[in-house]
Amino acid sequence: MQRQKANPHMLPNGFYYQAKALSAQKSLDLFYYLRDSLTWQQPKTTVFGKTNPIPRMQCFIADAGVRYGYSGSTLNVEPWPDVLDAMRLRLNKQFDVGFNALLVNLYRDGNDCMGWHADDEAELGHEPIIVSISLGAERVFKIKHKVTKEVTSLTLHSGSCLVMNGLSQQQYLHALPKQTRLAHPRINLTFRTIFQK
Ligand SMILES: O=C(O)CCC(=O)C(=O)O
Ligand SMILES: [Fe+2]
Repeated sequence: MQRQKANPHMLPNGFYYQAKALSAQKSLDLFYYLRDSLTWQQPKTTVFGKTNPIPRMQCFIADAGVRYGYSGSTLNVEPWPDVLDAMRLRLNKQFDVGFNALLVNLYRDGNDCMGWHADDEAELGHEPIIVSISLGAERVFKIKHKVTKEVTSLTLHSGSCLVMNGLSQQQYLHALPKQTRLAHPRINLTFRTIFQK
């Protein structure tokens, strides 16, 4: 498998990275506020017949009436806290979209992770735009081409914004691997538009 260290300005098709979307102080303040005020859950998933809690905590925030297959029946839908609603409205203007949902992940330390996947559920539409904001510990984010298997690594900094749009979900998988020596926590916000069936 080929490996490549990414230039954040030259990412695979449909991935765009901005290191300093939020100031360091704002990112840290928001990290602690969300860590302490959101209702965190740890849903279980079944893979190859084995049921285990996912290796991270989650909170799913959405407009009234929005349902998301990904979260199944295991994740409650929480209302928007003011600070995240304000951020969503700013992003809606900036990207000319209508985000109606936000999946928040809390990685308590480097043992928490997310495996290879694409956010390609039917409810997200054909070429979804997902805006991903990182707060707290730096983590490595990996992008793998589905056909060539080429892997690109990118460090996601606190206060950064990663945009995934276009063919990013059709052509690539992405993951947040374990970094077992890392003791610090990270929160990731992924703003999404969910189309109801
Ligand atoms: O934590 C991250 O940066 C990745 C999150 C992600 O891929 C997702 O929520 O679908
Ligand atoms: Fe994802």
